[in-house]
Parts: sequence; C-alpha cells; structure tokens
Amino acid sequence: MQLQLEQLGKRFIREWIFRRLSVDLAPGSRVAITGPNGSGKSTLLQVIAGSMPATEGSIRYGSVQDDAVYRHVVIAAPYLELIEEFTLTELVDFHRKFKPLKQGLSTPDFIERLDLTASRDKYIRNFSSGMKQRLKLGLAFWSEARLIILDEPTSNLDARNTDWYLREVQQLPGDQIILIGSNVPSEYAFCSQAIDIQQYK
Ligand SMILES: Nc1ncnc2c1ncn2[C@@H]1O[C@H](COP(=O)(O)OP(=O)(O)OP(=O)(O)O)[C@@H](O)[C@H]1O
Repeated sequence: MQLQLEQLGKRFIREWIFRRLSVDLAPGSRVAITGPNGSGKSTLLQVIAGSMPATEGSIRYGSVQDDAVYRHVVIAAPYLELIEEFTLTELVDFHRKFKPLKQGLSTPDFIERLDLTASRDKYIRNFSSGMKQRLKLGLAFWSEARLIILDEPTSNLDARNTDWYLREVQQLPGDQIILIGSNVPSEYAFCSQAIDIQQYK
C-alpha cells in the first residue's frame, strides 16, 4: 500500500499541532515520527490511523477505500485501551472478527507465540502493564494489515521484552509500512526515514 499525506493539518481549538505535511510513503517504508513531548506525534499517528479527523488536507491509502481503512491499519499505543472485561482468549477471538491474524493463526497459536498460554483465561484487567503492551504489539505484528502504527512501542517493557520488540519489528514483511512515534532512538534505529513533526508547525 502506498500512503500519501497531502497538505495534512490538525488544529485543536486555535492551536495548530502540525500543518502542510505532505509525504509519499512506498510499501515497505519504515518511518520514525520524532519530536519532543507534546509536539504532536500521537496526534499525527491517530489522524493517519483514522481514529481522529484531520482539520485540512487528505490521506490516501493506495487503492483501499476510506470505509475499509480500519481493516488494513493496525495501531498499538499506550493510550488505546484493551477491553478489560475480556479474558485473553476472548479478546483475541474478538479481535480476529475484525482483523484476521497472519497465516490464519488460531487464537491458541497466537497466544502461544506471545508466550502467554498460562494467562489465556486471565482477565485483561488483571494483566500487568508490560503484559498489556506485549499483547498490543503482538496484535499489531501478527494481524493482516498493510500499515502498522506503533506509538511509544517499548513503554512499560523490560529489557527482555524490549529485545523481543526489536527482534519482531525487524522481521515484519517487507511490503508493510511501519510508522513509529517515539523519542527513544533505540526504538526506531532500524528506520530508514524520519518525519520530524517540528518541521510542520
Ligand atoms: N483532544 C485534544 N484536545 C486538545 N488538545 C490536544 C488534544 N490531544 C492532544 N492535544 C494537544 O496536542 C499537542 C500534541 O500532543 P501529542 O500527544 O500528539 O504529542 P506527542 O508528541 O505525542 O507527545 P508525547 O511525546 O508527550 O507523547 C499537545 O499540546 C496536546 O496537549
């Protein structure tokens, strides 16, 4: 999928968070979205994910129609809540109704890959913050999607899980676009492109 942002802008009340952002990303692009705290990285990622409207400009997702974007885009971010009332198995089953997993992975196989089999019947509300983050990243890595958006991917992860993230993210198929919102250089060191949000004020 080709991702084209054209003259994209987002304003909250009277404050422009970014403006005149135009970029054309080919399939396989690995792009870091950088900038200090409060500069607008998460806002841009949510606009691209379709969960927040742009104020001006347009986004094209290749040949994907606007009403089908949600099936081709997956986002993992600390501020997006998992459904706490579900067990892990129920949550993965629910997720698969909207976004199939890669290679037809079954729910138990997905949970096994995440090394969470012992917690398959545990309620999400009882997961630790690191377990929740690992689950969000797993859903992003192993869902059928053409665009993967990861905001602050290693938040709440310990050293072992950070290594796991770095291994998995670099093994993602070459035709997926990956966008990483971060101000931790090690999270996006493998990216070949960067968008510095401060250039678009
Ligand atoms: N719903 C909203 N209404 C008003 N202002 C908002 C809203 N959401 C975000 N903002 C403002 O937009 C600006 C950018 O916030 P954003 O969360 O996108 O920054 P960020 O670069 O991701 O920051 P951080 O690195 O701290 O996560 C901030 O000034 C924030 O207060």
